[in-house]
Amino acid sequence: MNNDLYPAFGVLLVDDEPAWLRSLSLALESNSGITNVVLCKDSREVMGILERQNIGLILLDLTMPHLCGEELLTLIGEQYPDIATIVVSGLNQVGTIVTCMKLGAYDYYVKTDDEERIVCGVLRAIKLLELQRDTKEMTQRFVTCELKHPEAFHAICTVDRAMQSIFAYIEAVAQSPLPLLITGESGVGKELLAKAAHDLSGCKGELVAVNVAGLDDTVFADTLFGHVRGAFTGAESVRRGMIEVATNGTLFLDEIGDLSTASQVKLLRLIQEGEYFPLGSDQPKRLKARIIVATHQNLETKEASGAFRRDLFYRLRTHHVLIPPLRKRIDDLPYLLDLFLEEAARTLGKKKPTPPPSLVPLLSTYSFPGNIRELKAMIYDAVSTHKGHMLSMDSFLKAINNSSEHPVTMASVPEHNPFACFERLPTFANAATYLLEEALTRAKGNQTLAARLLGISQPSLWKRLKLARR
Ligand SMILES: Nc1ncnc2c1ncn2[C@@H]1O[C@H](COP(=O)(O)OP(=O)(O)OP(=O)(O)O)[C@@H](O)[C@H]1O
Repeated sequence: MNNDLYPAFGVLLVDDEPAWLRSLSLALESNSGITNVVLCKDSREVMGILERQNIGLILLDLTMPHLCGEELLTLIGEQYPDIATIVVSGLNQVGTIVTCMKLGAYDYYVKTDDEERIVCGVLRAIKLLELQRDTKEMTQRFVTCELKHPEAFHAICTVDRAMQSIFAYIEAVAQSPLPLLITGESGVGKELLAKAAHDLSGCKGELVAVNVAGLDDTVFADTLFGHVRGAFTGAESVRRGMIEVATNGTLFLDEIGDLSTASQVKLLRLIQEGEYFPLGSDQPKRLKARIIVATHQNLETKEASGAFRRDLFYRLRTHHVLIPPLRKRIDDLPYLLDLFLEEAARTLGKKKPTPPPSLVPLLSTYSFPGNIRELKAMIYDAVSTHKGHMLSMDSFLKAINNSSEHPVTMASVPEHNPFACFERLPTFANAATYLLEEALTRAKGNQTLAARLLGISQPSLWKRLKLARR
C-alpha cells in the first residue's frame, strides 16, 4: 500500500476544461481522500500516460478537440481492458449513454449531477477494482505458490505446503487497504504472520499491537482513539491513540474475539467510515493505518450465537487466513524439533543434543494445544536439563503426561465413523488386529507409544497382541 497516495493505482481525469479538472480533483480529495489523481487536458496525451503510468481508472469527458471521448473509449477497451472508464460528460442523451456503455464504459455521469454522487460512483469503482486486482493476484500466486519476498517470512519456520499457500495469500493481499483477519489456535504464529504482512505492505509507519482482550469499552476507546485534555476526570494531558501512533503503518488488534459488544460497534464505525473522534473531541481524525486482527476463537460460531456482530465479522474477514495447528502440519514436527534443538543449544551455550529416534513418534501422539509455543518451551526445557550426548525423553514425557489433553495422532482423526462406508463390517477380532498393527506402525514399533495412541495401558496392549498373534 502506498500510504501517501490513495488508491494504489492512478485515477486519470481527462477533460479539456482545466477549471473542471481542478474542481473535480479537489472534490475527490476532500470528500473521499482520493489523492492519486493524474490530470490531462489534451486527449492526445492519454495513451502515452497509460503506457507510462499505473492507471486503474479513467474519468473521461466526451466532447474534446483532437481525439473525442468515444474514440478514446474504443482505444482503451482494445489496449487496456483492465482499466475501468467512467464517462463524465455534459451530454445527457440516452443514445450517447448507450453507445458509451457498448464501448465498455463502466459508468456514466452528467456534469450537472450532484458532485457527491459522482465522487461516490468513483469510490465504488475504486473498491471494485481493488477487489479485482486482489483476486487476480491471489489466483496467480495460488497457481504458482511462488513467493516474491520469502525473506518476509523468515521468522516462520515451516516446510508445510498449506503454510506456503498461506504465505502466497499474505503476499497477495499485503498491500490491500482492507482488513486482514488471522485465525488459528493459540501459539500457531498469528502474530508472526501479522508482522510479515506488515513488512510486506510497504507501509513506512510502525506495526502497533494492541491486545483487546479484557479491555472494557472506555479503555478500548481511550487506547485506540486517545483523548483530549480534560476529556474526563484525570485526563490532565492529551493522549495519542494507538490509531494515530500507527499512522501510515499497521494497527494489529489481537484477541479480537474477546471484544465487548459496545467496542465492536466502535470498531465497525471506524472501519466503515475511516474516521474516529478522540474522547472529548468533536474534531474527527482520519484512520491512516491498515487494520489486521487476530483471534484464537472461532468467529463464525461467535457470530452465529450472536456474540459477535455479523456486519463487523463480514467486514473483518474480507481477507482471511486460518493457520493450521501443529498437529495438522505433519512434516513440521521433525523440522521444528531440529531447529529448536539447535536454537536452544546455542542460546544455552551447549552442544546440540541428539534426539532419540522415538522422540518424534512420541510427540506425534500429542495434540499440542499450545502449538509451536508449547513445542519450543518443551525443547528448551529438555535442553536446559540435558547432560551427555543423547537427549532424554523424560522431560517430554512429563510435560505430555501433565497435560490434560488426550493423545491424538498427527494424522487427523476422522470426524465421522470410519466404518460407516463399509458394506461388510470386519469382526471385532479383525478390527482389533488392524488397529493394533496400525498403532504399532505409527509408533515405529514402540509399544509404550502404541498403547498411548490406543488409549490403553502397556500390559493391556501386550495381552491383545498375544491374542491377535495366536
Ligand atoms: N513457524 C514458526 N517458526 C518459529 N517460531 C514460531 C513459529 N510459529 C510460532 N512460533 C513461535 O511461537 C510463539 C507464539 O507465536 P505467536 O505469538 O505468533 O502465536 P499466536 O498464534 O499469536 O499466539 P496467541 O494466540 O497465543 O497470541 C512465538 O515465540 C513464536 O516465535
